[in-house]
Amino acid sequence: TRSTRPQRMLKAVQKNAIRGNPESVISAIDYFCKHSEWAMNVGDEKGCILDSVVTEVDPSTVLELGTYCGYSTVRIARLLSPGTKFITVEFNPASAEVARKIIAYAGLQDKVTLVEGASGDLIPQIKKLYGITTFDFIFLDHWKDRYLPDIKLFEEYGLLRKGSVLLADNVICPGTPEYLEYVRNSPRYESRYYPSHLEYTKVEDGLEKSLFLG
Ligand SMILES: O=C(NCCO)c1cc(-c2ccc(F)cc2)cc(O)c1O
Ligand SMILES: [Mg+2]
Repeated sequence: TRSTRPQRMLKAVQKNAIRGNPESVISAIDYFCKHSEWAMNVGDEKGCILDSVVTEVDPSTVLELGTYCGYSTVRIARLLSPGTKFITVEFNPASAEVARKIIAYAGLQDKVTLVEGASGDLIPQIKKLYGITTFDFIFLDHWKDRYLPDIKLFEEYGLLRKGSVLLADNVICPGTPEYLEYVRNSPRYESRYYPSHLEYTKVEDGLEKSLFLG
């Protein structure tokens, strides 16, 4: 049967990247998406902004919602200090399977815990299952209509601390209007918009960084 786009992306990584070299995995995926098939990775332009925020925060605990094929997982994991706890959540089992292989190809499998399931089901259990009290850095890149309900779950289950940083992808395209309205108007967050473009295109998009004030 016909392969899927994530499977074809994995093949491109195995063919063009160097095992154990995260930079080459990132480059191979970006090349595949620019020259073969567009895919919804955060991409190189927004990826550089993601890199700078992760480096600035230097988190000890990280949560990513929306692993997809593991591109941003590799971008984040390659920058983390040893001993950092990094959980990434993916709803789609086929994507999760490809992500595990791409993360492993980059040699970062020991730095990441990939959890298959719905973010809304998992968030209430994170403390119990993973012994994490609060997250220093959260990357939201999953279903756009889940950003708002999930940030409310973070608050409800005490997963944020004064200084926690949330970075949200796609706040313009496809768009997350209710989430943006919430973080920009809530007195509990200090938000800033980083203008960019939809991955591998000239379409306007950007990242919203929100600092939890406690
Ligand atoms: O749905 C998304 N992510 C959750 C599932 O993994 C997603 C979609 C798009 C996108 C798609 C179709 C289009 F026409 C424009 C944008 C882009 C992204 O960066 C995304 O993260
Ligand atoms: Mg995205």
